[in-house]
Amino acid sequence: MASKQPLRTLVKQATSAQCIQTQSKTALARSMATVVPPVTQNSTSKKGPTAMVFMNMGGPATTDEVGGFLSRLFADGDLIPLGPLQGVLGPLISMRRTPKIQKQYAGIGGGSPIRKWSEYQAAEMCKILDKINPETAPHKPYVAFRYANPLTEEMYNKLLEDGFGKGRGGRAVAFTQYPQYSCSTTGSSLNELWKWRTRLETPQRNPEMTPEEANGAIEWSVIDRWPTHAGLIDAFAENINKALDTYPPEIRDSVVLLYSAHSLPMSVVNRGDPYPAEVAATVWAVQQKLGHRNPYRLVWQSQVGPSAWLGAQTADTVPNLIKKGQKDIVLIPIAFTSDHIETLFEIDQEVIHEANELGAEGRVRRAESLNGSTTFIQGLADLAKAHLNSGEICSKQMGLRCPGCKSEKCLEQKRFFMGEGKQANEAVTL
Ligand SMILES: C=CC1=C(C)c2cc3[nH]c(cc4nc(cc5[nH]c(cc1n2)c(C)c5CCC(=O)O)C(CCC(=O)O)=C4C)c(C)c3C=C
Ligand code: FES
Ligand SMILES: [Fe+2]
Repeated sequence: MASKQPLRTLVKQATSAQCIQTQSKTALARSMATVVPPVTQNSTSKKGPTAMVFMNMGGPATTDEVGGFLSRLFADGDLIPLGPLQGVLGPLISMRRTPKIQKQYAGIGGGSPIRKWSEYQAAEMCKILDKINPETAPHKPYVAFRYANPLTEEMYNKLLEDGFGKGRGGRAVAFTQYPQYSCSTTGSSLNELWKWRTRLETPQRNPEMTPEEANGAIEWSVIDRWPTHAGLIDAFAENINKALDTYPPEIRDSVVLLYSAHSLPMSVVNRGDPYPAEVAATVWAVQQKLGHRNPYRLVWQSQVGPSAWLGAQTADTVPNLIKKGQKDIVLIPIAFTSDHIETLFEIDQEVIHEANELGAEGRVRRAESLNGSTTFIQGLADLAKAHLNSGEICSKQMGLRCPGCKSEKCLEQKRFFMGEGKQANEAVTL
């Protein structure tokens, strides 16, 4: 397990009289694991620099990167558990799947736009944060992908090169770009982050590191979910309204809104994964923002392989509605914050193409992804500001494992991110 020394230092500092004056007492009472300024800077009032690390799955930027992307994806037991045969089956499945998926990426312009959008969103958010939260400025943007470049290891080494950690302390926020938490997505990214933290910053694992360096390790906190954050909901509502405005006013309120999220295998749902409930929370909040003017459903897309997945499937729902006479439909990708293969290929080229062939002739449309939405990026900055000033290391939900979880990795990762707060907080059940 990772060294707890830095977190112990934090708790001591957080409970010192000086700290209590500058931080909310409620936040302290809520969690003893309160984050305070980086070790090297606690004698001044300024708490920056702060690294803002956007975590996501990533996507292949070119068709040549598809093989590597899929091999990492199928090697990830948190996403696709293949048991003791993972090391053999993973490479086999990814090799067999590569040509098909390469064709899909070729069909959307040769690569995934996730990196472009993630880097843009992170940089723009940091510019806003520098203005609205000068106490923790400068905010430095980083991107850490789980299956594509820049990988978590690359990001971590960059952090160290840029002056964080290695005896110098410094604060970093792991900001998941999946608004809704799944152990297969955000959970997997946090497991990876914890792995590299342990390899690069823990003296027991890293013989080159002195105890001083370890004591000045990076202080991490996590924004682990934000399914109903106002900025997210406003941005979705804005893009849905833009799509609805393209329909004639007399039919606008009867257009069906189909919120579409990446599905999960039923084995993950039945383990107690929080994602389906959190996706539904986003949908409900957006519907409320829109005033429930339109009928809607939440449907699920992109299932892979022969096992049972959560439905109804997007690809079945659209033809079924059209056959029932409902041709005016807006599809809304609700669990991802930028375009990717599943919007640009699966929805635009497969689902909408089939709808047109079934006679819907341009009446099935898609709301734009959040991409460069200024409402969304302002929302990210507001959310980050609230987190930076809250003193929280992570949400309360991080302290509760899935009822069916048997993963030691989850346990260790949660212990690390909950830190000392775990012992001070009775609601935590690891
Ligand atoms: C919230 C988003 C996502 C969840 C939840 C999710 C779960 C999940 N995914 C797989 C398997 C695959 N996913 C693949 C691609 C892919 N997945 C997401 C998002 C979520 N996945 C995105 C955005 C992408 C595409 C990235 C891009 O480049 O645009 C793939 C690879 C493509 C393919 O082979 O079809 C697989 C495989 C599982 C098993 C799972 C839940 C356990
Ligand atoms: S699978 Fe959800 S906490 Fe481990
Ligand atoms: Fe996926």
